[in-house]
Amino acid sequence: MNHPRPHEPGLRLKNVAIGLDGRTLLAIDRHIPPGHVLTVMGPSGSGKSTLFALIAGFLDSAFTAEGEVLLDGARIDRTRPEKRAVGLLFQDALLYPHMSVGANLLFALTFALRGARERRAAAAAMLERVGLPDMFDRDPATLSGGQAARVALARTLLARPRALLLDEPFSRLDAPLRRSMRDLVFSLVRERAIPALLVTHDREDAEAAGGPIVEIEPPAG
Ligand SMILES: Nc1ncnc2c1ncn2[C@@H]1O[C@H](COP(=O)(O)OP(=O)(O)OP(=O)(O)O)[C@@H](O)[C@H]1O
Repeated sequence: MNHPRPHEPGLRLKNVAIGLDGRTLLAIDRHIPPGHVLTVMGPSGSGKSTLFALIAGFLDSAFTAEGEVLLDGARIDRTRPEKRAVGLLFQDALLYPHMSVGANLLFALTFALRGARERRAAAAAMLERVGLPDMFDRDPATLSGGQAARVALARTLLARPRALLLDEPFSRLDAPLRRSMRDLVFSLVRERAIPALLVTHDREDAEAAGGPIVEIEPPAG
């Protein structure tokens, strides 16, 4: 008889090993439950961003990959990147400068099966949730760094990701802004029960994330 695989919520990296030039760059075997953050630390060049590329689906062909990536019990590492429902947040907000804040947000909803009015309402509600009400029509060039980071967060969450990859998302912000952005990101991760991976060089970020910390060894060589 065929038994279905038991449903396991969250993000599982099952015996994942990334190779480069015939050597293992990074190996990891972890599970992140919904609403929890796993922090990945390690020296520059240890493969942290490459791990994100593998999970999100933009791994360069110079690398090899072994193991499995499962999201809510289903394997995603062979799935087309746009179908993986993995959200990314980088240190740069990367907003399109020729569009308003609102248009940048609606862009994340382009493929959603909803009417224009509902999409606009969802974007406005998300802007409010990240503390930027009334910014829908603003030109991104007029935003502060902290505001742009919040718009980027809103855009990522509007796409309703089922896992979040946070690659140094606070490193461009000064200390007070960094703390408030961090609080906002981690509360939203809990509130929406999204499993998240955080890459940071900052011990305080790692502790604020409240989850386990994986230290990646520098590649042998
Ligand atoms: N397209 C590529 N082809 C070959 N090697 C690459 C490629 N991209 C990255 N690398 C190498 O792979 C290794 C891992 O890089 P990666 O960017 O994942 O490290 P990282 O841990 O994220 O570093 P940092 O903390 O500086 O962001 C590095 O040695 C890098 O030079």
